[in-house]
Order: sequence, then C-alpha cells, then structure tokens
Amino acid sequence: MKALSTKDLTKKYGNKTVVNHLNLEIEKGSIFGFLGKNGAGKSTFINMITGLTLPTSGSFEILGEQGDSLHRVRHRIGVLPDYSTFYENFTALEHLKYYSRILRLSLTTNELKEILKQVELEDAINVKTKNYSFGMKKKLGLAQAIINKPELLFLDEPTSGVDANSILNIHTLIKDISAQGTTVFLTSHNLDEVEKLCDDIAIMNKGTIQTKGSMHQLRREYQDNISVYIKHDSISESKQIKLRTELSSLVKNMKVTSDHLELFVEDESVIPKINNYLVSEQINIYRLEVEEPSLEEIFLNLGEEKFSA
Ligand SMILES: Nc1ncnc2c1ncn2[C@@H]1O[C@H](COP(=O)(O)OP(=O)(O)OP(=O)(O)O)[C@@H](O)[C@H]1O
Repeated sequence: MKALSTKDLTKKYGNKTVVNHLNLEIEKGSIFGFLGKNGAGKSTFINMITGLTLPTSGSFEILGEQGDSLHRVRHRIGVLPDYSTFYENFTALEHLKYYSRILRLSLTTNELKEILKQVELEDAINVKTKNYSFGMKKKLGLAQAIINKPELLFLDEPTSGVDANSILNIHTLIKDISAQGTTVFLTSHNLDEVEKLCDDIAIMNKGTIQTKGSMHQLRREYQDNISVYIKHDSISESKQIKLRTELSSLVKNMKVTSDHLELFVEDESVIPKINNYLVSEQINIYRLEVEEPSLEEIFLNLGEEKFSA
C-alpha cells in the first residue's frame, strides 16, 4: 500500500507553474528522499500535501484518504517544516505540553520529557525558546513532529544548521522511527545524508520529477563505469601480459600491476567472470572492491550543477 500518491498535482502562482503535473508514489514504511535545487518546488509540494496551500489542479491520496479529506488523517501525520516558529517565552516542555493539548494527546510530563530526550534537548527542557539556537529550534521542531507517533512524517531539511554530533543522533532517530513502521518523507541538500538514510529517491527540477527510483536503480541507470580494485598474489611479467590480453574483451579500461588490478567495467555482470578467470589461473585474491557511484556523481551525470545547501 502507498502512504502517498499524487496524480498530476500542480501549483501555479500567477503565470508561474511551480509544481507541474507531478505524479509520485511513496511506499509505506520507506524513507523517501526528495531532492532538488533551490526553488525546484519541493516545499510547495510538501505544503500542498500537508494542507498549507491548495493545489491549482490534480489530486493526491494520503494514508488512504483523498487530499480534500486531509483533516481525517491529520492526526496521523507529523511535519517538521523548513523553519519552525515558537512562542518565545515558552520553554521546550511548555511548548510540547501546549502542542499535545492541541492534538488532544494525553501525554504525561515524563513522556514529553522522554521525547525531548530523544532529540537531545534534555538539558534545555526548561529554557525559554527565545534563548534557543537555530539547531536547538530544529530539534524542538522535530520533537513536535514526532509527538503523535505519526504514520507519515515529513522532514524538511531536518539537519540543516545542526552540529555534526547531533546530526548523527538525528539520523539514528530517523532510522529508529522508520524501523517502528513510520513512513518518512525527507528533503535535504545533504546528499550523503540522503544516500545513507533513504530507500527511494526522487529528484525534482523546475516543478517536475527529473528521475526517481531506489538508490540501486539510480546507480545502475546513471553510472558510466564501475570501478573494480582487485588485490592478488604477486604475478610474473608474462602472466601480467596474459591477463591484459584475456581481460581486454571484458573491461573498458585497466591497469595491471604485479599485485593488483584496477579495472573499469561497464556492467557488473562481468565481475564474476573476471573473478572466475583469476581463480582458473590460480591467482589468489586477497581483496575485491567495487566502487559504486555516489549520489553526487549521479547528479553530475544528470547534468545538474553540484549541490550546495
Ligand atoms: N507564495 C508564493 N508566491 C509566489 N511564488 C512562490 C510562493 N512560494 C514559492 N514560490 C516560488 O515557487 C518556486 C519554488 O519554491 P519552493 O520553496 O517550493 O522551492 P524548494 O525546492 O523548496 O526550494 P529550497 O530548496 O530553496 O527550499 C520558487 O521560485 C519560489 O519563488
């Protein structure tokens, strides 16, 4: 079952089409990465799905309900917006108490403190949010987004402005939340983060989806060459020459040395063939490493400018 599916979802501001007939399906239980350059239309898309702005045309279904009945599933959704605003004179705990009352959740003070602990705000529970840093506000926004144990959680840039240690903690938290069955919809300009966390990815460009698929599919689709490094026994000069000749039909490029091979292949299906050949030649292999292209390289292959936050 899908957690979210959109059909020709479109948003125009005046003559400008910001989201253009967008069709997207998000599998339940997945961590979905939604990427795109500044101004691609990501936040506008989230705003439509979470009811902050109305679509110009098209439709969507969220947690089994049509988009125009969003109010029926609102309590099953969590949202961390790009920028959260808080009452300056409220402490973090007062905020969560207030928010849990709005959502009619009967959470005890200890339960609320536990949520603040999850986002590493346990030392700042009683500090007024006017004294919070940008990163602390992000964490409080995250606490607010997960307070209702949502089935579908939207995270808009969850780690921007957050220090390195806290980023690791937030990644662990996202994985834990996902492991408990929550579907996570994540936007981020941090490609390493997306690569590390997300099962499926869509890349948006000028209001449309430029490409989508699992990390594995995208790698296969956009990689030019697969780099293979093989460390082996020391071999003689004549054996190196023989290797060069035998491998030339399998690989695109190669460097043959006495104790290792550096190969570039077009298709991973030739890797077992290379391995079998080395074994048949009684060359002992100590290490075989296949280097896959990173998400950043996939972007470069898409003809996109290098990403920056
Ligand atoms: N309320 C609005 N009125 C007019 N234009 C808007 C409005 N909101 C967004 N836009 C325009 O829509 C386009 C897409 O904006 P959006 O914020 O959705 O992009 P984004 O992909 O989330 O970008 P970023 O990564 O910078 O957050 C931009 O050109 C923006 O100026």
